[in-house]
Amino acid sequence: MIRFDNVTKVYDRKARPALDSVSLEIERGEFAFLVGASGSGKSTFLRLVMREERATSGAVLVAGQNVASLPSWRVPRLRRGIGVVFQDFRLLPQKTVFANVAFAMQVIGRSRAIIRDAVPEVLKTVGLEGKGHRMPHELSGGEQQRVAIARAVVNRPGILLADEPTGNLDPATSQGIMSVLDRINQNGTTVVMATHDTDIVNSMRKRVIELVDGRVIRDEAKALYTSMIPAVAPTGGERA
Ligand SMILES: Nc1ncnc2c1ncn2[C@@H]1O[C@H](COP(=O)(O)OP(=O)(O)OP(=O)(O)O)[C@@H](O)[C@H]1O
Repeated sequence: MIRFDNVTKVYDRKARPALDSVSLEIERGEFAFLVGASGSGKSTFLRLVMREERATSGAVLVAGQNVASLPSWRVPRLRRGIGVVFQDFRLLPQKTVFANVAFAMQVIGRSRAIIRDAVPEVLKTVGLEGKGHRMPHELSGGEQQRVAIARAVVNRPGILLADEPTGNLDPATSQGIMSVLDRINQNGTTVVMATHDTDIVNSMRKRVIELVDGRVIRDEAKALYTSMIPAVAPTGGERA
């Protein structure tokens, strides 16, 4: 579903690459965490998948297409297959919950009848049944994030990218958001989530891809935030 072949991203030629020779594959239907310190390259990884940035070298394949070489007129079609959720929700403050979610369908030309059916259904999936008439400021942070998730998945994308979706939420609310993401994943959507949240990662036991300075230093199934496998002491070479 998502494949990185030797991907390097350089923003600034004087600095180290934001991503450095990353190769990995995330299968359809998987749930993967991207973990690592601030600046390790997590957001860059997500931005390359949705073609918000282009790789400097290497290939980024999404559903079999190399998105790095996709002409710009094809980017909207790529994005239609990818839902995105951010730490800061990014709702339209003057629109109701219903209208925020409906907007994602209007922009791709869905009919009113389809929108009328799909929005309440997706609000139910994220646990916001009956709250379509509320304004964003009348919701808690956790509820606002649920609206953002509903908006991201209402067009049934194959992939959901989440960049620190629990970063502004308390631990109990964060767990609620994780059950929503888990449910969406169980319905077949591939989920890739960047996070610093140790407790969340430890409670989910999903695949963990760990980045340090733009390099993948660990890629482990059903893993914890911190690896249980003892690190091998460097025996010389570049770190000596
Ligand atoms: N638009 C940009 N221009 C220049 N450098 C950038 C840009 N975006 C990111 N970088 C640099 O690339 C590196 C990786 O950043 P990135 O945002 O991918 O990290 P991150 O792991 O998502 O961090 P955080 O957890 O703080 O969001 C950092 O050194 C950052 O300063």
